[in-house]
Amino acid sequence: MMDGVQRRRSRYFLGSIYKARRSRASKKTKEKQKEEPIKEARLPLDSVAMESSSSFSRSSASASPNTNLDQQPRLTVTQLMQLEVEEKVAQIYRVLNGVSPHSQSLMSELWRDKHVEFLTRGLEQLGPSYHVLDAKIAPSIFPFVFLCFLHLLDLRKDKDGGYGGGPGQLPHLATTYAAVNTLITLGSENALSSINRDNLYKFLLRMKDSSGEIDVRASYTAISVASILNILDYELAKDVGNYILRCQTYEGGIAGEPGSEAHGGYTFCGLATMILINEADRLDLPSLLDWVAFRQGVEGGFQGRTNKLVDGCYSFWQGGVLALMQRLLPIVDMQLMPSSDNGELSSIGSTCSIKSSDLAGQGSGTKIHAMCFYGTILCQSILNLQGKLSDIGFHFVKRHAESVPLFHSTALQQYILLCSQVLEGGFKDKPGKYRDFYHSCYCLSGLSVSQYSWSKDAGASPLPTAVLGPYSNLLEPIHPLYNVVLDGCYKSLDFFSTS
Ligand SMILES: CC(C)=CCC/C(C)=C/CC/C(C)=C/COP(=O)(O)OP(=O)(O)O
Ligand SMILES: [Zn+2]
Repeated sequence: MMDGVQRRRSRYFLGSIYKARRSRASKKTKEKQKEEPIKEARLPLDSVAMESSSSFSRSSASASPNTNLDQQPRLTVTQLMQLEVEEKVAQIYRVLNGVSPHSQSLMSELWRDKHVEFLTRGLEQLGPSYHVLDAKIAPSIFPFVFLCFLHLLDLRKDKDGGYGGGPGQLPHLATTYAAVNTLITLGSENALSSINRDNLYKFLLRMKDSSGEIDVRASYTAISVASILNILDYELAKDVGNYILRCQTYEGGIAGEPGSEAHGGYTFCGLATMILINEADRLDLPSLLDWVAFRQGVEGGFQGRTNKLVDGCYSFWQGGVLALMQRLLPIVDMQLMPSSDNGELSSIGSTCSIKSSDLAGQGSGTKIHAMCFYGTILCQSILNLQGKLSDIGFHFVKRHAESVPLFHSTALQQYILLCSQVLEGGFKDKPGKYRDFYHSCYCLSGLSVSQYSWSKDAGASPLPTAVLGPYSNLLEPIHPLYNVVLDGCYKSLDFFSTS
Protein backbone atom coordinates (compact mmCIF):
# COMPACT_ATOMS: atom_id res chain seq x y z
CA MET A 1 0.00 0.00 0.00
CA MET A 2 1.30 3.46 -0.81
CA ASP A 3 1.23 6.05 1.91
CA GLY A 4 0.00 9.56 1.20
CA VAL A 5 3.41 10.93 0.32
CA GLN A 6 4.27 8.02 -1.94
CA ARG A 7 0.96 8.43 -3.66
CA ARG A 8 1.61 12.11 -4.16
CA ARG A 9 5.13 11.44 -5.34
CA SER A 10 3.91 8.88 -7.84
CA ARG A 11 1.29 11.31 -9.08
CA TYR A 12 3.96 13.95 -9.46
CA PHE A 13 5.94 11.66 -11.69
CA LEU A 14 2.90 10.87 -13.75
CA GLY A 15 3.49 14.19 -15.48
CA SER A 16 6.85 12.99 -16.75
CA ILE A 17 5.45 9.59 -17.62
CA TYR A 18 2.79 11.37 -19.57
CA LYS A 19 5.44 13.24 -21.51
CA ALA A 20 7.45 10.05 -22.03
CA ARG A 21 4.29 8.32 -23.25
CA ARG A 22 3.74 11.14 -25.71
CA SER A 23 7.27 11.05 -27.00
CA ARG A 24 7.06 7.24 -27.38
CA ALA A 25 3.83 7.69 -29.29
CA SER A 26 5.40 10.30 -31.51
CA LYS A 27 8.42 8.03 -32.11
CA LYS A 28 6.06 5.30 -33.21
CA THR A 29 4.25 7.71 -35.50
CA LYS A 30 7.54 8.92 -36.90
CA GLU A 31 8.59 5.33 -37.58
CA LYS A 32 5.26 4.73 -39.24
CA GLN A 33 5.78 7.88 -41.22
CA LYS A 34 9.11 6.55 -42.47
CA GLU A 35 7.27 3.52 -43.81
CA GLU A 36 4.61 5.67 -45.45
CA PRO A 37 6.32 8.91 -46.55
CA ILE A 38 3.16 10.73 -47.55
CA LYS A 39 4.25 14.29 -46.78
CA GLU A 40 7.41 16.29 -46.40
CA ALA A 41 7.69 17.14 -42.70
CA ARG A 42 9.45 20.44 -43.24
CA LEU A 43 7.54 22.73 -40.91
CA PRO A 44 8.80 22.96 -37.34
CA LEU A 45 5.76 20.96 -36.41
CA ASP A 46 6.99 18.15 -34.26
CA SER A 47 5.54 15.16 -32.56
CA VAL A 48 2.21 16.63 -31.62
CA ALA A 49 1.18 17.45 -35.14
CA MET A 50 1.90 13.90 -36.08
CA GLU A 51 0.32 12.62 -32.92
CA SER A 52 -2.82 14.63 -33.52
CA SER A 53 -3.19 13.26 -36.99
CA SER A 54 -2.80 9.75 -35.74
CA SER A 55 -5.14 10.26 -32.84
CA PHE A 56 -7.67 11.66 -35.27
CA SER A 57 -7.53 8.68 -37.58
CA ARG A 58 -7.86 6.38 -34.57
CA SER A 59 -10.73 8.42 -33.31
CA SER A 60 -12.66 8.77 -36.52
CA ALA A 61 -12.47 5.03 -36.99
CA SER A 62 -14.18 4.59 -33.67
CA ALA A 63 -16.62 7.43 -34.24
CA SER A 64 -18.21 6.25 -37.44
CA PRO A 65 -19.37 2.78 -36.46
CA ASN A 66 -21.69 4.36 -33.93
CA THR A 67 -24.44 2.67 -35.82
CA ASN A 68 -22.99 -0.75 -35.15
CA LEU A 69 -23.71 -1.02 -31.47
CA ASP A 70 -22.57 -4.64 -31.22
CA GLN A 71 -19.02 -3.81 -32.16
CA GLN A 72 -18.38 -0.29 -30.91
CA PRO A 73 -19.41 1.46 -27.73
CA ARG A 74 -21.67 4.43 -28.24
CA LEU A 75 -19.81 7.74 -27.79
CA THR A 76 -21.02 10.43 -25.46
CA VAL A 77 -21.81 13.94 -26.73
CA THR A 78 -18.60 15.19 -25.08
CA GLN A 79 -16.53 12.50 -26.79
CA LEU A 80 -18.08 13.39 -30.13
CA MET A 81 -17.30 17.08 -29.58
CA GLN A 82 -13.75 16.14 -28.63
CA LEU A 83 -13.37 14.14 -31.85
CA GLU A 84 -14.72 17.04 -33.86
CA VAL A 85 -12.12 19.42 -32.37
CA GLU A 86 -9.35 16.86 -32.82
CA GLU A 87 -10.39 16.46 -36.45
CA LYS A 88 -10.29 20.19 -37.17
CA VAL A 89 -6.94 20.59 -35.46
CA ALA A 90 -5.51 17.54 -37.23
CA GLN A 91 -6.69 18.91 -40.59
CA ILE A 92 -4.87 22.18 -39.92
CA TYR A 93 -1.69 20.39 -38.87
CA ARG A 94 -1.85 18.09 -41.90
CA VAL A 95 -2.23 21.00 -44.32
CA LEU A 96 0.56 22.94 -42.68
CA ASN A 97 2.86 19.94 -42.60
CA GLY A 98 2.98 20.11 -46.38
CA VAL A 99 3.93 23.79 -46.51
CA SER A 100 7.57 24.74 -47.15
CA PRO A 101 9.50 26.70 -44.51
CA HIS A 102 9.60 29.65 -46.92
CA SER A 103 5.83 29.76 -47.21
CA GLN A 104 5.51 29.38 -43.50
CA SER A 105 7.71 32.38 -42.95
CA LEU A 106 5.63 34.41 -45.41
CA MET A 107 2.46 33.36 -43.62
CA SER A 108 3.93 34.37 -40.36
CA GLU A 109 4.70 37.86 -41.68
CA LEU A 110 1.22 38.10 -43.07
CA TRP A 111 -0.19 37.22 -39.68
CA ARG A 112 1.99 39.82 -38.00
CA ASP A 113 0.79 42.58 -40.34
CA LYS A 114 -2.72 41.43 -39.74
CA HIS A 115 -2.21 41.85 -36.04
CA VAL A 116 -1.42 45.50 -36.48
CA GLU A 117 -4.52 45.81 -38.59
CA PHE A 118 -6.62 44.03 -35.99
CA LEU A 119 -5.37 46.34 -33.29
CA THR A 120 -6.01 49.47 -35.28
CA ARG A 121 -9.44 48.21 -36.26
CA GLY A 122 -10.10 47.68 -32.60
CA LEU A 123 -8.96 51.20 -31.93
CA GLU A 124 -11.29 52.50 -34.58
CA GLN A 125 -14.12 51.50 -32.33
CA LEU A 126 -13.10 54.28 -29.99
CA GLY A 127 -15.00 56.84 -32.02
CA PRO A 128 -15.76 58.29 -35.45
CA SER A 129 -12.63 60.45 -35.53
CA TYR A 130 -10.40 57.38 -35.89
CA HIS A 131 -12.02 56.03 -39.03
CA VAL A 132 -9.14 57.24 -41.15
CA LEU A 133 -6.78 54.78 -39.44
CA ASP A 134 -4.61 52.70 -41.67
CA ALA A 135 -2.44 49.79 -40.53
CA LYS A 136 0.64 51.44 -42.02
CA ILE A 137 0.35 54.60 -39.98
CA ALA A 138 -0.68 52.79 -36.80
CA PRO A 139 2.66 53.19 -35.02
CA SER A 140 2.52 56.96 -35.34
CA ILE A 141 -0.96 57.20 -33.89
CA PHE A 142 -0.24 55.05 -30.85
CA PRO A 143 0.77 57.94 -28.56
CA PHE A 144 -2.47 59.72 -29.44
CA VAL A 145 -4.53 56.59 -28.91
CA PHE A 146 -2.82 56.02 -25.58
CA LEU A 147 -4.06 59.43 -24.50
CA CYS A 148 -7.57 58.45 -25.54
CA PHE A 149 -7.34 55.24 -23.51
CA LEU A 150 -6.15 57.24 -20.56
CA HIS A 151 -9.06 59.61 -20.87
CA LEU A 152 -11.55 56.73 -21.10
CA LEU A 153 -10.03 55.01 -18.09
CA ASP A 154 -10.15 58.22 -16.11
CA LEU A 155 -13.86 58.49 -16.87
CA ARG A 156 -14.29 54.99 -15.43
CA LYS A 157 -12.59 55.88 -12.18
CA ASP A 158 -15.02 55.99 -9.27
CA LYS A 159 -14.70 58.91 -6.86
CA ASP A 160 -14.60 56.46 -3.96
CA GLY A 161 -11.88 54.30 -5.55
CA GLY A 162 -12.03 51.45 -8.07
CA TYR A 163 -12.93 51.48 -11.76
CA GLY A 164 -16.20 50.57 -13.41
CA GLY A 165 -16.77 48.86 -16.76
CA GLY A 166 -17.62 52.23 -18.34
CA PRO A 167 -18.17 55.86 -17.38
CA GLY A 168 -20.71 56.17 -14.57
CA GLN A 169 -20.81 52.43 -13.87
CA LEU A 170 -20.31 51.00 -10.38
CA PRO A 171 -16.72 50.03 -9.60
CA HIS A 172 -15.94 46.31 -9.62
CA LEU A 173 -12.82 44.29 -8.79
CA ALA A 174 -12.49 42.69 -12.24
CA THR A 175 -12.83 45.99 -14.10
CA THR A 176 -10.47 47.63 -11.62
CA TYR A 177 -7.88 44.92 -12.35
CA ALA A 178 -8.34 45.46 -16.10
CA ALA A 179 -8.08 49.25 -15.79
CA VAL A 180 -4.99 49.19 -13.55
CA ASN A 181 -3.22 46.65 -15.78
CA THR A 182 -4.04 48.78 -18.82
CA LEU A 183 -2.63 51.91 -17.17
CA ILE A 184 0.54 50.04 -16.23
CA THR A 185 0.83 48.74 -19.77
CA LEU A 186 0.51 52.29 -21.09
CA GLY A 187 3.28 53.06 -18.61
CA SER A 188 3.54 56.81 -19.08
CA GLU A 189 3.92 59.10 -16.10
CA ASN A 190 0.43 60.55 -16.59
CA ALA A 191 -1.03 57.04 -16.82
CA LEU A 192 0.58 55.91 -13.59
CA SER A 193 -0.03 59.11 -11.69
CA SER A 194 -3.72 59.07 -12.64
CA ILE A 195 -4.19 56.15 -10.20
CA ASN A 196 -5.35 57.32 -6.79
CA ARG A 197 -3.81 54.59 -4.63
CA ASP A 198 -5.27 55.81 -1.32
CA ASN A 199 -8.81 55.65 -2.66
CA LEU A 200 -8.10 52.36 -4.39
CA TYR A 201 -6.83 50.82 -1.16
CA LYS A 202 -10.02 51.90 0.64
CA PHE A 203 -12.08 50.42 -2.19
CA LEU A 204 -10.23 47.09 -1.93
CA LEU A 205 -10.82 46.96 1.82
CA ARG A 206 -14.51 47.73 1.30
CA MET A 207 -14.77 44.83 -1.14
CA LYS A 208 -13.27 42.44 1.39
CA ASP A 209 -15.54 39.91 3.03
CA SER A 210 -14.78 39.12 6.66
CA SER A 211 -14.35 35.42 5.79
CA GLY A 212 -11.69 36.20 3.18
CA GLU A 213 -13.12 36.85 -0.29
CA ILE A 214 -16.17 35.20 -1.71
CA ASP A 215 -14.73 34.22 -5.06
CA VAL A 216 -11.20 33.24 -6.10
CA ARG A 217 -11.22 35.57 -9.08
CA ALA A 218 -12.19 38.46 -6.80
CA SER A 219 -9.39 37.53 -4.41
CA TYR A 220 -6.87 37.47 -7.24
CA THR A 221 -7.93 40.72 -8.86
CA ALA A 222 -7.87 42.54 -5.50
CA ILE A 223 -4.51 41.12 -4.40
CA SER A 224 -2.91 41.52 -7.83
CA VAL A 225 -3.91 45.19 -8.06
CA ALA A 226 -2.72 45.85 -4.51
CA SER A 227 0.58 44.09 -5.13
CA ILE A 228 1.43 45.76 -8.44
CA LEU A 229 0.59 49.18 -6.95
CA ASN A 230 2.68 48.49 -3.83
CA ILE A 231 -0.28 48.82 -1.42
CA LEU A 232 -0.64 45.17 -0.43
CA ASP A 233 -0.57 44.71 3.33
CA TYR A 234 -1.52 42.09 5.92
CA GLU A 235 -4.93 43.58 6.49
CA LEU A 236 -5.88 43.02 2.85
CA ALA A 237 -4.31 39.56 2.83
CA LYS A 238 -5.94 38.44 6.09
CA ASP A 239 -7.87 35.14 5.71
CA VAL A 240 -7.53 35.11 1.93
CA GLY A 241 -5.16 32.12 2.10
CA ASN A 242 -7.61 30.16 4.28
CA TYR A 243 -10.35 30.77 1.77
CA ILE A 244 -8.25 29.67 -1.24
CA LEU A 245 -7.14 26.53 0.59
CA ARG A 246 -10.81 25.58 0.93
CA CYS A 247 -11.16 25.91 -2.87
CA GLN A 248 -8.44 23.36 -3.76
CA THR A 249 -10.32 20.23 -4.81
CA TYR A 250 -9.66 16.49 -4.61
CA GLU A 251 -8.36 16.69 -8.22
CA GLY A 252 -5.59 19.09 -7.24
CA GLY A 253 -6.76 22.17 -9.15
CA ILE A 254 -8.56 25.14 -7.59
CA ALA A 255 -12.28 25.94 -7.93
CA GLY A 256 -14.00 29.33 -7.97
CA GLU A 257 -15.52 28.67 -4.54
CA PRO A 258 -15.45 25.83 -2.01
CA GLY A 259 -17.24 22.71 -3.27
CA SER A 260 -17.05 23.63 -6.97
CA GLU A 261 -15.07 21.99 -9.76
CA ALA A 262 -11.35 22.68 -10.29
CA HIS A 263 -10.88 25.01 -13.25
CA GLY A 264 -7.84 26.51 -14.99
CA GLY A 265 -9.01 30.11 -14.65
CA TYR A 266 -9.47 29.79 -10.92
CA THR A 267 -6.37 27.66 -10.47
CA PHE A 268 -4.32 30.47 -11.93
CA CYS A 269 -6.12 33.04 -9.78
CA GLY A 270 -5.74 30.92 -6.62
CA LEU A 271 -2.10 30.00 -7.11
CA ALA A 272 -1.03 33.52 -8.13
CA THR A 273 -2.83 34.95 -5.09
CA MET A 274 -1.21 32.46 -2.73
CA ILE A 275 2.22 33.37 -4.13
CA LEU A 276 1.53 37.09 -3.81
CA ILE A 277 0.53 36.72 -0.16
CA ASN A 278 3.46 34.37 0.54
CA GLU A 279 1.29 31.36 1.34
CA ALA A 280 1.78 29.09 -1.70
CA ASP A 281 3.40 26.45 0.50
CA ARG A 282 0.04 25.87 2.19
CA LEU A 283 -1.46 24.41 -1.02
CA ASP A 284 -0.97 20.77 -1.98
CA LEU A 285 1.42 21.68 -4.80
CA PRO A 286 2.26 18.15 -6.03
CA SER A 287 -1.40 17.40 -6.69
CA LEU A 288 -1.92 20.84 -8.24
CA LEU A 289 1.01 20.18 -10.58
CA ASP A 290 -0.32 16.75 -11.43
CA TRP A 291 -3.75 18.13 -12.26
CA VAL A 292 -2.52 20.94 -14.50
CA ALA A 293 0.10 18.81 -16.33
CA PHE A 294 -2.72 16.55 -17.51
CA ARG A 295 -4.79 19.42 -18.88
CA GLN A 296 -2.68 19.74 -22.09
CA GLY A 297 -4.48 17.85 -24.84
CA VAL A 298 -3.29 15.99 -27.92
CA GLU A 299 -4.19 19.13 -29.90
CA GLY A 300 -1.38 20.97 -28.09
CA GLY A 301 -3.70 23.42 -26.34
CA PHE A 302 -5.02 23.21 -22.79
CA GLN A 303 -8.48 22.36 -21.52
CA GLY A 304 -9.91 24.33 -18.59
CA ARG A 305 -11.17 21.30 -16.68
CA THR A 306 -11.33 17.55 -16.87
CA ASN A 307 -13.19 16.11 -19.86
CA LYS A 308 -13.76 19.48 -21.52
CA LEU A 309 -12.46 20.78 -24.85
CA VAL A 310 -9.19 22.62 -25.36
CA ASP A 311 -9.47 26.38 -25.69
CA GLY A 312 -6.83 28.98 -26.65
CA CYS A 313 -7.42 31.15 -23.58
CA TYR A 314 -6.23 28.36 -21.27
CA SER A 315 -2.82 28.74 -22.91
CA PHE A 316 -2.39 31.49 -20.36
CA TRP A 317 -4.52 30.26 -17.46
CA GLN A 318 -3.02 26.75 -17.42
CA GLY A 319 0.29 27.62 -19.13
CA GLY A 320 0.68 30.47 -16.62
CA VAL A 321 0.12 28.06 -13.72
CA LEU A 322 2.88 25.85 -15.07
CA ALA A 323 5.19 28.84 -15.53
CA LEU A 324 4.62 29.70 -11.86
CA MET A 325 5.09 26.08 -10.81
CA GLN A 326 8.47 26.06 -12.56
CA ARG A 327 9.61 28.45 -9.82
CA LEU A 328 7.93 26.51 -7.01
CA LEU A 329 9.54 23.10 -7.60
CA PRO A 330 11.69 23.27 -4.45
CA ILE A 331 8.49 23.45 -2.40
CA VAL A 332 6.94 20.63 -4.43
CA ASP A 333 9.98 18.50 -3.63
CA MET A 334 9.81 19.47 0.01
CA GLN A 335 6.13 18.57 0.21
CA LEU A 336 6.90 15.20 -1.35
CA MET A 337 9.60 14.46 1.21
CA PRO A 338 8.47 11.95 3.82
CA SER A 339 8.39 13.92 7.07
CA SER A 340 10.88 11.53 8.68
CA ASP A 341 13.57 12.42 6.08
CA ASN A 342 12.69 16.03 6.36
CA GLY A 343 14.85 16.58 9.43
CA GLU A 344 14.89 20.17 10.49
CA LEU A 345 12.79 21.23 7.58
CA SER A 346 9.77 19.33 8.81
CA SER A 347 8.94 22.17 11.12
CA ILE A 348 9.29 24.87 8.52
CA GLY A 349 8.29 23.09 5.34
CA SER A 350 4.86 22.20 4.10
CA THR A 351 3.72 21.57 7.65
CA CYS A 352 4.32 25.20 8.57
CA SER A 353 1.31 26.61 10.31
CA ILE A 354 2.33 30.26 10.31
CA LYS A 355 0.28 32.36 7.95
CA SER A 356 1.38 35.69 6.56
CA SER A 357 -1.75 37.23 7.98
CA ASP A 358 -0.71 36.10 11.47
CA LEU A 359 2.38 38.19 11.07
CA ALA A 360 0.91 41.62 10.48
CA GLY A 361 3.42 44.23 11.41
CA GLN A 362 6.05 41.73 12.55
CA GLY A 363 8.99 42.26 10.28
CA SER A 364 11.17 39.54 11.74
CA GLY A 365 8.31 37.02 11.85
CA THR A 366 7.81 37.57 8.17
CA LYS A 367 11.42 36.69 7.55
CA ILE A 368 10.85 33.36 9.27
CA HIS A 369 7.83 32.67 7.14
CA ALA A 370 9.74 33.55 3.99
CA MET A 371 12.13 30.80 4.99
CA CYS A 372 9.23 28.37 5.22
CA PHE A 373 8.16 29.41 1.76
CA TYR A 374 11.46 28.86 0.10
CA GLY A 375 12.73 25.93 2.12
CA THR A 376 16.45 25.31 1.89
CA ILE A 377 16.78 27.10 -1.41
CA LEU A 378 16.43 30.49 0.09
CA CYS A 379 16.10 33.56 -1.98
CA GLN A 380 18.12 36.28 -0.34
CA SER A 381 15.91 39.04 -1.59
CA ILE A 382 12.82 37.37 -0.18
CA LEU A 383 14.55 37.01 3.15
CA ASN A 384 14.92 40.75 3.17
CA LEU A 385 11.20 41.31 2.83
CA GLN A 386 10.97 42.92 6.22
CA GLY A 387 7.24 42.63 6.32
CA LYS A 388 6.51 44.03 2.86
CA LEU A 389 4.11 41.75 1.05
CA SER A 390 4.07 43.96 -2.04
CA ASP A 391 7.66 43.02 -2.86
CA ILE A 392 6.92 39.33 -3.36
CA GLY A 393 5.51 39.68 -6.87
CA PHE A 394 8.64 41.37 -8.11
CA HIS A 395 11.07 39.10 -6.30
CA PHE A 396 9.25 35.96 -7.34
CA VAL A 397 9.84 36.52 -11.03
CA LYS A 398 13.54 37.06 -10.41
CA ARG A 399 13.81 33.57 -9.03
CA HIS A 400 15.76 31.31 -11.32
CA ALA A 401 13.39 28.77 -12.95
CA GLU A 402 14.34 25.39 -11.54
CA SER A 403 13.50 23.20 -14.53
CA VAL A 404 12.71 22.86 -18.19
CA PRO A 405 9.10 23.77 -19.09
CA LEU A 406 6.52 21.64 -17.35
CA PHE A 407 4.38 21.48 -20.48
CA HIS A 408 5.01 20.80 -24.18
CA SER A 409 5.90 24.31 -25.21
CA THR A 410 6.20 23.73 -28.97
CA ALA A 411 2.85 21.96 -29.05
CA LEU A 412 1.18 24.83 -27.23
CA GLN A 413 2.70 27.37 -29.63
CA GLN A 414 1.43 25.26 -32.54
CA TYR A 415 -2.08 25.27 -31.15
CA ILE A 416 -2.02 29.03 -30.56
CA LEU A 417 -0.45 30.05 -33.86
CA LEU A 418 -2.00 27.50 -36.16
CA CYS A 419 -5.38 26.70 -34.62
CA SER A 420 -6.38 29.70 -32.50
CA GLN A 421 -5.02 32.42 -34.74
CA VAL A 422 -7.37 34.01 -37.28
CA LEU A 423 -5.78 34.88 -40.63
CA GLU A 424 -7.51 38.25 -40.68
CA GLY A 425 -6.03 39.03 -37.26
CA GLY A 426 -6.81 38.11 -33.69
CA PHE A 427 -7.28 34.82 -31.87
CA LYS A 428 -10.12 32.52 -30.99
CA ASP A 429 -10.98 29.68 -28.62
CA LYS A 430 -10.71 26.87 -31.20
CA PRO A 431 -11.18 26.23 -34.96
CA GLY A 432 -14.78 26.88 -35.86
CA LYS A 433 -15.22 29.75 -33.38
CA TYR A 434 -14.94 33.50 -33.93
CA ARG A 435 -12.11 35.73 -32.76
CA ASP A 436 -12.62 38.12 -29.86
CA PHE A 437 -10.55 40.46 -27.69
CA TYR A 438 -10.56 38.16 -24.66
CA HIS A 439 -9.08 35.24 -26.60
CA SER A 440 -6.69 37.55 -28.46
CA CYS A 441 -5.35 38.82 -25.14
CA TYR A 442 -5.02 35.45 -23.40
CA CYS A 443 -3.69 33.56 -26.44
CA LEU A 444 -0.94 36.17 -26.80
CA SER A 445 -0.14 35.99 -23.08
CA GLY A 446 -0.01 32.18 -23.32
CA LEU A 447 2.22 32.44 -26.38
CA SER A 448 4.62 34.72 -24.55
CA VAL A 449 4.70 32.44 -21.49
CA SER A 450 5.40 29.51 -23.79
CA GLN A 451 8.18 31.24 -25.73
CA TYR A 452 10.00 32.20 -22.51
CA SER A 453 9.37 28.88 -20.78
CA TRP A 454 12.90 27.67 -21.52
CA SER A 455 14.49 30.87 -20.15
CA LYS A 456 15.89 30.32 -16.68
CA ASP A 457 15.75 34.02 -15.81
CA ALA A 458 12.72 36.25 -16.28
CA GLY A 459 12.73 38.01 -19.60
CA ALA A 460 16.05 36.50 -20.78
CA SER A 461 15.91 36.15 -24.57
CA PRO A 462 14.91 32.62 -25.50
CA LEU A 463 17.00 30.54 -27.89
CA PRO A 464 15.55 30.39 -31.42
CA THR A 465 14.67 26.73 -30.81
CA ALA A 466 12.25 27.81 -28.07
CA VAL A 467 10.26 29.98 -30.49
CA LEU A 468 8.02 28.25 -33.00
CA GLY A 469 8.45 29.69 -36.51
CA PRO A 470 10.70 32.65 -37.33
CA TYR A 471 12.32 34.44 -34.41
CA SER A 472 10.30 37.51 -35.32
CA ASN A 473 7.35 35.64 -33.76
CA LEU A 474 8.89 36.40 -30.37
CA LEU A 475 6.63 38.51 -28.13
CA GLU A 476 7.46 40.71 -25.16
CA PRO A 477 7.88 38.78 -21.91
CA ILE A 478 5.05 39.15 -19.42
CA HIS A 479 5.05 38.95 -15.64
CA PRO A 480 3.30 35.62 -15.02
CA LEU A 481 1.69 36.76 -11.75
CA TYR A 482 0.08 39.93 -13.11
CA ASN A 483 -0.16 39.21 -16.86
CA VAL A 484 1.33 42.60 -17.68
CA VAL A 485 4.41 43.15 -19.87
CA LEU A 486 7.50 42.82 -17.71
CA ASP A 487 8.82 46.25 -18.61
CA GLY A 488 5.57 47.83 -17.49
CA CYS A 489 5.83 45.99 -14.16
CA TYR A 490 9.35 47.29 -13.56
CA LYS A 491 8.28 50.82 -14.45
CA SER A 492 5.40 50.52 -12.03
CA LEU A 493 7.71 49.17 -9.33
CA ASP A 494 10.03 52.16 -9.78
CA PHE A 495 7.21 54.63 -9.93
CA PHE A 496 5.25 53.38 -6.93
CA SER A 497 8.19 52.71 -4.68
CA THR A 498 9.33 56.31 -4.98
CA SER A 499 6.00 58.15 -5.25
C1 LIG B 1 -8.80 37.66 -13.71
C2 LIG B 1 -9.77 36.94 -14.52
C3 LIG B 1 -10.32 37.61 -15.72
C4 LIG B 1 -10.09 35.68 -14.19
C5 LIG B 1 -10.99 34.80 -14.94
C6 LIG B 1 -10.67 33.37 -14.62
C7 LIG B 1 -11.47 32.42 -15.46
C8 LIG B 1 -11.16 32.29 -16.93
C9 LIG B 1 -12.40 31.68 -14.89
C10 LIG B 1 -13.15 30.66 -15.63
C11 LIG B 1 -14.62 30.77 -15.43
C12 LIG B 1 -15.34 29.52 -15.90
C13 LIG B 1 -15.92 28.61 -14.87
C14 LIG B 1 -15.43 29.25 -17.17
C15 LIG B 1 -16.09 27.99 -17.69
O1 LIG B 1 -16.64 28.34 -18.84
P1 LIG B 1 -17.08 27.21 -19.88
O2 LIG B 1 -17.90 26.16 -19.22
O3 LIG B 1 -17.72 27.94 -21.03
O4 LIG B 1 -15.69 26.69 -20.39
P2 LIG B 1 -14.98 25.26 -20.25
O5 LIG B 1 -15.80 24.28 -20.95
O6 LIG B 1 -13.66 25.48 -20.93
O7 LIG B 1 -14.81 25.00 -18.78
ZN1 LIG C 1 -11.70 30.54 -23.86
